[in-house]
Formats: sequence, C-alpha cells, structure tokens
Amino acid sequence: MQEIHLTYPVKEDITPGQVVLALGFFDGVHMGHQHLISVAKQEARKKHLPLMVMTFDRHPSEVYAKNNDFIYIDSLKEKTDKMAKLGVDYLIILKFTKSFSKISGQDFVDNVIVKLKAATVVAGFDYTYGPKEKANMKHLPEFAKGRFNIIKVPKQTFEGKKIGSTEIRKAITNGQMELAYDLLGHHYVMSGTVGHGKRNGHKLGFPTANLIWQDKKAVPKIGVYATQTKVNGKWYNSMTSVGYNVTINQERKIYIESNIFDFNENIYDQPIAIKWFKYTRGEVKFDGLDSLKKQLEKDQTQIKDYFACNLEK
Ligand SMILES: Cc1cc2nc3c(=O)[nH]c(=O)nc-3n(C[C@H](O)[C@H](O)[C@H](O)COP(=O)(O)O)c2cc1C
Ligand SMILES: Nc1ncnc2c1ncn2[C@@H]1O[C@H](COP(=O)(O)OP(=O)(O)O)[C@@H](O)[C@H]1O
Repeated sequence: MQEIHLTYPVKEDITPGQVVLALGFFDGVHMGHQHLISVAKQEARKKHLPLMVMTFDRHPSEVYAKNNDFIYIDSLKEKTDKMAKLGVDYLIILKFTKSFSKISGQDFVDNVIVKLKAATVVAGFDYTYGPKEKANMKHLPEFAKGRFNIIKVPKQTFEGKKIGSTEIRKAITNGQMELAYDLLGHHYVMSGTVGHGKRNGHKLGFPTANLIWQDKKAVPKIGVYATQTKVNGKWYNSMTSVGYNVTINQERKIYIESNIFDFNENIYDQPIAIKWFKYTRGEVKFDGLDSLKKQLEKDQTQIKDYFACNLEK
C-alpha cells in the first residue's frame, strides 16, 4: 500500500490511471468501515482498478468545533496499518486545514474527487464533504455531473444499533470492552512505551509495566481489566489497572499499568501494546499495601480463569 499525504487543492496525476475511491474518516476501521471497504474492493476488482481510500490527517471536528480534546480510537499509524491489511492500494491522507474546511461541496467534488481520478466513489449513507445540508450523499450526483459512479453504503447495525466511531468511543470510555470488540471486529489496542513508576509493584510482588500512551487515544474507564500485553512481538495474558492508584498516590493523574502473567524481564523504555478484553472491577482505596496485595492475588486468579475459559475472546 502507498501512503500519500496531500494538501488541498489536490494535484492531478497522483496515480497513473483511474481508481475506485472510498471516502470516510474511518476512525477505528470498525465493522461498518470494513464492510464499506470490502464493497469498494469488489468494485475495484470488477473494474480492474486500484482501490484508493481517502481520509484526513485529523478529525474535522478539531477544526470545525475547535475541539482540541478530540478523542481517537486509532492513531494515524494504527489506521494506516489496518488499511494495508484490508488490501487498500493507495491511502490518501488529506490535510484538514481551516481554509479547506470552508470549501463548497462542488469544490470538493471538482478539486478532490475528480483530481484523484475516481471512476467510482464509495461512501457511507451519512458521508458529508462540506456544509451537511447540501454536501451530502443525496446531492453528490448533482455535483458529480456524470463524471463518476456512486455507491452509497447503507447503515450497518449491530443488535439494532448503528455501528459507529462515536458508539465505540463511548463503549471504550464506559469500560464496555466486549461491546467495543463486537463493533470494531477486533479488540481495542493501546500502544506506547514502558515508563518508570515508584517501584511499589515489586514491593507488592506484582511488578507493573507503566504505559506511556498517545494522549489523544480513548482511555477505558477507571478500573481493572483482563488484557493481553505484547512485548517483543509476543502476546502475554495480563491484568491492567487504569487508575489514580488511590491507595498509594495523592496526585490526580491516571496510570495505565499491566502486570504481565508468567513474565519476568526488565522492559523499561521498550514498546508494548495492550489489548483490552474485559472490565473486572472498579478501583478501590485500600487501607494499606497488604490489603491491596490480597486483592491483586484475587484479580490474578479471576483473570487467569477468564482467559482459561475464553481462549479467543
Ligand atoms: C490489576 C491491578 C489492580 C489494581 N487495583 C488497584 C486498586 O484497586 N487500588 C489502588 O489503589 N491501586 C491499584 N492498583 C495499582 C497499584 O497501586 C500499583 O500497581 C502499585 O502502586 C505499583 O505502582 P508503581 O508502578 O508506581 O510501582 C492496581 C494494579 C493492578 C496491576
Ligand atoms: N510480570 C511483569 N509485569 C510487568 N512488568 C514486569 C514484570 N516483570 C518484570 N517487570 C519489569 O518491572 C517493571 C515494573 O516494576 P515496578 O516495581 O512496578 O516498577 P515501576 O514502579 O517502575 O513500574 C516493569 O516496567 C518491567 O520492566
């Protein structure tokens, strides 16, 4: 897959010939996105054309709503990796600037879609490309003026509800990791490196790898989780706490830390990834380290049992 960063207006000749173009922001590359991309892939095969996906370098609401605290399911790197796995040939990452945010629907069609040489555009039923009253899927044929075909992908649902990035962000921040899994079609993952803590973990007999994560990623709600942690390319079962470490700490800072089962290595500053399976309990302020340690022993038994019974999910 070729990853191409562009700014508006798009220059011609990005690709040698025509493409099938899938449009969306695709945060999470969830089940709905995967379906849309498979529809686009089929069309590309049928037409013997490459499959191009276009997304933006940041979520439009960061610019429209001046929302600098926008929370993402995926970093750009995670999205790119998922797109490559889905068999996308070209991933266009268009810079979403203030001036770009003001263009009309017709400009978007003439100076983005047509310049990218789309033979067919594939987008979801609710895709917008400017002011939503006009720049929507209903009006796309008027702007297209017959220059490309349009495939509108209907709403995808799970148990009667829309599969959407907003719903998935909510599931993650509510600790509903199994729902997030059902909507994403894969487990939620957070990556980063291992930072230093206060060395209390070793004192407790439960050393924890403290995750330094990308601050724009969705953080599961405070509590304890059955997780898997990837170290040196290998996934280990683990238990992870998202919390303020209230028994030990005074500060109001969230820590994400994993005690990795059957593992004993120094991994400070190394990359790790955490795959989130299930919320098991909330954070408790214990009266001392002994009570915390007893609870950690119970957590370990409970979470080991969980993995023994749920090998794949
Ligand atoms: C599975 C798990 C559950 C935890 N639960 C709690 C808790 O309920 N209350 C709490 O104050 N700290 C909890 N902790 C955090 C510990 O306080 C923390 O791991 C310990 O202080 C080590 O910190 P350090 O990394 O700074 O050495 C938990 C940690 C883990 C790994
Ligand atoms: N089973 C394990 N799970 C997590 N970290 C481990 C494990 N075994 C050894 N370690 C190492 O120990 C460190 C954590 O020890 P801990 O006493 O909790 O220190 P800190 O307070 O610096 O996090 C980890 O960063 C890692 O390098």
